[in-house]
This record gives sequence, C-alpha cells and structure tokens, in this order.
Amino acid sequence: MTQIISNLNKTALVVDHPIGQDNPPLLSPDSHNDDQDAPTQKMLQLSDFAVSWEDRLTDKQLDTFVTDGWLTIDNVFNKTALLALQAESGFIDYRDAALTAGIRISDIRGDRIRWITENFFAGYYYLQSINALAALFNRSLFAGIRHSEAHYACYPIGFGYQWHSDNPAGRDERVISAVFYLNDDWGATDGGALEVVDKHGMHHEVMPVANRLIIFDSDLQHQVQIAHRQRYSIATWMRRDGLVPFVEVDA
Ligand SMILES: O=C(O)CCC(=O)C(=O)O
Ligand SMILES: [Fe+2]
Repeated sequence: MTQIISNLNKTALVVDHPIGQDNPPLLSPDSHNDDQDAPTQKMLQLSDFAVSWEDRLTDKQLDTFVTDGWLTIDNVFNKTALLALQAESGFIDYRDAALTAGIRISDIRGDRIRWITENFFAGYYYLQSINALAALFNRSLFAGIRHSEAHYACYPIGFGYQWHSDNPAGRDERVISAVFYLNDDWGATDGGALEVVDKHGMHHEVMPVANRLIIFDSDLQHQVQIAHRQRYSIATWMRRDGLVPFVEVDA
C-alpha cells in the first residue's frame, strides 16, 4: 500500500492565485468590459450547468458502468460553468476534513473540504446537474437515489487519501460516488491519480484533469495517490436515504 500522508501541520495551504481586488473571478472569458456589466458570480444561471446526460451516456457506457462499476466522462461542462467552479473552489475557506465518526485522523486523509450548500452559486448549480444525472440512473438502472451531497476538496502538496470505500463498514446509503476535477494542465508528474479497483479486481488510475467526472459504485475500493501539486476537486455522493437533502432528485 502506498504511504500517503505526511504531517498536515507542516504543510501550509496556499491558494495559487487568490481571488481578490487584483484578481477578480472571471466567469466569461470572452468579455473584456470593465464597466458595471462586468461578469460576476451572480450572473451565473442554472442553465450554464445544463448537461444532456442522456446524450452524453450511451446505453453501452451504462452497461459498462453496471458491469465494471466505474465510468469517466470528459468535457462535462461548458467554459463558463467550469471557470465558475474553479473560481469558487479557489477562494473558499477550507476546513480540515473529518472522518464519518467526526474524528480527524490525519494519517488517513489529507484533504481540506467545504460542503456545498445553497449558499454556493456554482457548487449548488453543479449539484443540481448531478441530480439530473442521478435521475437518469434512477430511470435506467433503478438506482433508487433520493438526494446528493458534495464538497469541494483541496489536497495540499504531499497529501492523498488512503484506500477506502465511501460506505464505511455496515453502511450502504451512498449508492454512486462522483468526483469532478478542476485542475488545469495536470500531468503524470503531478501525481494525485485516483486509483480504483473495479468489480473484477482490476486496478485503474484516473488523472484529476479539469472538466472530468468519474462515477463509480460507492462500494468500490479506491485511493488518492500523493499529489505533487495542490489538487482541487468536488467529491459527490448520490444517496438512497432521505437525510438532510441539500437538493432533491425529482425523478
Ligand atoms: O478526489 C478523488 O479523486 C477521490 C476522493 C475520495 O475518494 C473521497 O473524498 O472519498
Ligand atoms: Fe472516496
């Protein structure tokens, strides 16, 4: 097993390009005006995050997902949505991630997280788009998903997350895990691959490149290898229970 974690206290979290007066969030790459109509996060709309999941996922891909337990989709969102998620992930205030029991064990996971609620613009729209995907899983695979939860995560340099399944022993409320990646120009030397063991026991490595979504059965074992660059993502779970729904699945 890879040794994942070093000492969190010794690694300061650095935001690469902090959003501020000198670096406002730029959500519309084609717009150069600096008057009062300049883009702000409030101009984002749910429609910016609309994905036609039925068209993106063929029946064959859905079959593969059922058989192997995992699937990746690239180029998920348009540029506006991706930039908004990247901006929102970069300037929020990260807290230490806790394990399910509420106890932090920094030997196991080194990510710093922020749960997405309706107070987030981009993250909340993201969650609604994920719920449209969940509705497709309900219709086509009878997945029985009732709501989704998600958090932004940042792994500082030198950190990862050891082997685990997203359903701790004796639990099964998480049906499908989905992780969306936010990292531009992520290369093999940057580390931080997600390693998943599929339903046949085969290992796969998925690089956390921007605009990629990996979807996998929450019972599968997986780990995040040590990142050599700050690694940003949104970890998402589609759940079968009815607890604390941030966003309900309609269908
Ligand atoms: O960021 C990833 O690639 C996976 C994160 C993960 O496994 C988790 O948060 O449970
Ligand atoms: Fe996980």
